[in-house]
Amino acid sequence: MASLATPTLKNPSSPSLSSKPRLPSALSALHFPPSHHHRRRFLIITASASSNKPTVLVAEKLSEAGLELLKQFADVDCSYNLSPEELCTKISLCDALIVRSGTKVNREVFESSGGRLKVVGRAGVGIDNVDLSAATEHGCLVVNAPTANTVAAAEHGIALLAAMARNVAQADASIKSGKWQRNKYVGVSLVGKTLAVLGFGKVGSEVARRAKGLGMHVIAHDPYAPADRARAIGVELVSFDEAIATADFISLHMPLTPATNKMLNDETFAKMKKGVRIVNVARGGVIDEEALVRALDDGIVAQAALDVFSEEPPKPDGKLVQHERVTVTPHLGASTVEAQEGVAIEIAEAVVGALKGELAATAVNAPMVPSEVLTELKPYVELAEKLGRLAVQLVAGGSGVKNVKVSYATARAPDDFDTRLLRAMITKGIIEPISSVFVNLVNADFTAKQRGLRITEERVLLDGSPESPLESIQVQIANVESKFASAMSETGEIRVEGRVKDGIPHLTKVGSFEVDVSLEGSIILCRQVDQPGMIGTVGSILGEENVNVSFMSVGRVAPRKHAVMAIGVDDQPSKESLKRIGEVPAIEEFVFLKL
Ligand SMILES: NC(=O)C1=CN([C@@H]2O[C@H](COP(=O)(O)OP(=O)(O)OC[C@H]3O[C@@H](n4cnc5c(N)ncnc54)[C@H](O)[C@@H]3O)[C@@H](O)[C@H]2O)C=CC1
Ligand SMILES: O=C(O)C(=O)COP(=O)(O)O
Repeated sequence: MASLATPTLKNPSSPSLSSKPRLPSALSALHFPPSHHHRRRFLIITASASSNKPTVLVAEKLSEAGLELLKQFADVDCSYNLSPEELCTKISLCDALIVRSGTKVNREVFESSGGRLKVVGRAGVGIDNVDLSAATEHGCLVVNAPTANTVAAAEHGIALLAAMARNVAQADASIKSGKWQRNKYVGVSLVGKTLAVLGFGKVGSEVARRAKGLGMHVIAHDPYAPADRARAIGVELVSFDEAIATADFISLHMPLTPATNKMLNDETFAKMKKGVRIVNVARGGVIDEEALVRALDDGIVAQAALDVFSEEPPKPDGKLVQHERVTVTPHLGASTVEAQEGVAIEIAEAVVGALKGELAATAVNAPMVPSEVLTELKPYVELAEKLGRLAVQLVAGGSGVKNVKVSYATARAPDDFDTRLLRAMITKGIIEPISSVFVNLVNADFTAKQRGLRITEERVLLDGSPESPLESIQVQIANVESKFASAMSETGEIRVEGRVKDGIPHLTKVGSFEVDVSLEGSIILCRQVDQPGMIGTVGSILGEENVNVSFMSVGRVAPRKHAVMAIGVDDQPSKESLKRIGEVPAIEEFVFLKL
């Protein structure tokens, strides 16, 4: 047995929007987002769609094009400038929430939603205003619109760079106050100067490209940026210290994270070239603003141009905003007609997709699974959930489930076999029948951890052609007793095993008994003394009650010894008929399991 390697995803592809794969209705929503490097897909399972239209709360200004898209599918409530209390009150009536940077989607919002909120759409890039941990814990998908405002933000960065260097804002204000100060506003040239781009992602690289066009020497620092991307634009990647020590201009383009918070501070300002000029269109929090005021006053920083602030709006009389050598704009980086239309459409498609269970936009808090992997895994995803559901129903008592072992028999190499989806579905199958928690791909691991449910996985490496991703899945629950003793394996765990046959999940093993029943409808498992007539006896009890038997199979240890009969039924038999089955003399034990 090979141990399970951390799955890696292969061959991300460009999904055609016309062929959006969907999961079976019980599982509902599928989402396949593009990333900025390549399009990938991921899946999230939401509750089955209700007959009513979902409600989408749009809490900040969104372009008409996006609203139109949303209105075709949902009831749209555009309520701008809500107070935090009003947002918390409204959210319990909403299935999705769309925000920009001005709304704090904190834990309280998720808690107030009462489980109804399924998607938060961020109509832009930065998701530092959304509490991702809280979203994940509540099984709420967060999507953003990562590409449509890139150029707008880069153009604003360049606009601020040039405006700062030539004192445009200050000179404008001066003329408007009746002055004509040509000597006061002598600027500095950009050509030949060194620009350090900190954060060489989408916006940073577009800024670098444009700055090179202005004749600047561009260097960049980004611990995660691929060197070939920098090389392709003719930008040298350097260390943080080298970047800040050599730059005449610094432009910030990293996300606000605990690692980038106050990255520019007294210590780092002290390492900069005297007279450096700083542009920030990323997030205010990456600069220690009080330290920046000190650096300006000490002459380390000659000028700064800021579009973003640690607190927005900043205090109007604050030292930084009022500083003569500081140019400010009110978070306008993404505010062009074109970018706003782009993000509105991008986020509307993502949110509608998420609510519908189709291809959607970028997931921020869910693993992404490439489309071809998803399509291939679809029947196994269903199998995984049903095995989890069966296994937990076999536990006497149910809630003491702590240790689950999953074995995947596959001929696929570990890097060609992603189990996150299957694990999430097994978790869903195990947890949902014994609790009121809603489990999906977003919160499966978190929910399992929170409940003390330990799921270990192993891969049983098979010889042969790896054409199908999986031969079988086995789910074992250890350290519990079973209400159906025959479900116990020789080693004392509850054990069920299944495989996919002709695209349909089948139960193929219970304890040490081989069975074969398709996992549709519900199942009755009976252990009996193997003798003729048993199928007929049980079948006629069910028939009398008009319960349709879809499948029957008998797995025995040896002829005329014990056998386990698995009966698939379309409808739930009455208590009376289950009692009659139990009273058939040859039946030693039986259990009814809902799928
Ligand atoms: N002012 C505005 O209206 C707008 C602001 N933004 C902000 O611009 C920033 C960049 O956005 P994108 O380029 O779209 O994101 P991105 O994700 O494409 O790029 C961010 C880059 O920062 C890098 N990075 C992460 N930690 C770093 C660190 N410690 N030091 C240096 N680099 C680091 C990442 O590796 C990545 O390459 C974000 O903060 C975003 O919120 C984006 C659009 C509009
Ligand atoms: O996309 C981003 O990260 C932005 O900062 C844009 O913010 P906005 O949508 O204009 O509030």
